[in-house]
Amino acid sequence: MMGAGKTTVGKQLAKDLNYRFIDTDETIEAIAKQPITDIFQTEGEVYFRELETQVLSQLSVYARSVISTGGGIITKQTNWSYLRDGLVVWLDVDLEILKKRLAQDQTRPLADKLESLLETRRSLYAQADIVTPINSDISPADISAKIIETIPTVLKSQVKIPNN
Ligand SMILES: Nc1ncnc2c1ncn2[C@@H]1O[C@H](COP(=O)(O)OP(=O)(O)O)[C@@H](O)[C@H]1O
Ligand SMILES: O=C(O)C1=C[C@@H](OP(=O)(O)O)[C@@H](O)[C@H](O)C1
Ligand SMILES: [Mg+2]
Repeated sequence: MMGAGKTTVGKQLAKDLNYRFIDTDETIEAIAKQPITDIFQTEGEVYFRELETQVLSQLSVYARSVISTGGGIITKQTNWSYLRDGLVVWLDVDLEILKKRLAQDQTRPLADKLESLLETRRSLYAQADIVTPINSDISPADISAKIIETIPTVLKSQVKIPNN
């Protein structure tokens, strides 16, 4: 969800894994040569979502990368086929923490609908491979360590060994 720390934790995780870091929103802003807020204002959300899918489709082919996305990327079914090229991590941050973090933020056009968006998106986020609940102050470094600790367990559970 927006404000969950995808960009912040993603950078830390990439550093810890010695992987490349890419943020879809930053890539979109570079291509469109304007901030996300301006894209929403001048072209609208539908245009932003098209750019987002295009960017994700191109980035999903990279190996050894941590890709932070925008919080709405899970709303399009097509995007899941690209997301599934990697391991999907959900930073499941409590609503109250999100509200606090985004209270003064002017850069997220949909932040005023935080609560209802989270409600409708929760079941989609829950389809992630790794769920990291965050309900108190925990540093990006500790969140990254938690994710790295969980990765092998997820990979093992995906290997199906026949019974005989
Ligand atoms: N683990 C954390 N602890 C405290 N503040 C955080 C943490 N992760 C992110 N933040 C802060 O929350 C805000 C949103 O973080 P950001 O990484 O931009 O989230 P997202 O990319 O998911 O929208 C930023 O001000 C960031 O500094
Ligand atoms: O949740 C969303 O729909 C959005 C989240 C934003 O990214 P962050 O999740 O990094 O804030 C950005 O993609 C855009 O404002 C839309
Ligand atoms: Mg972000």
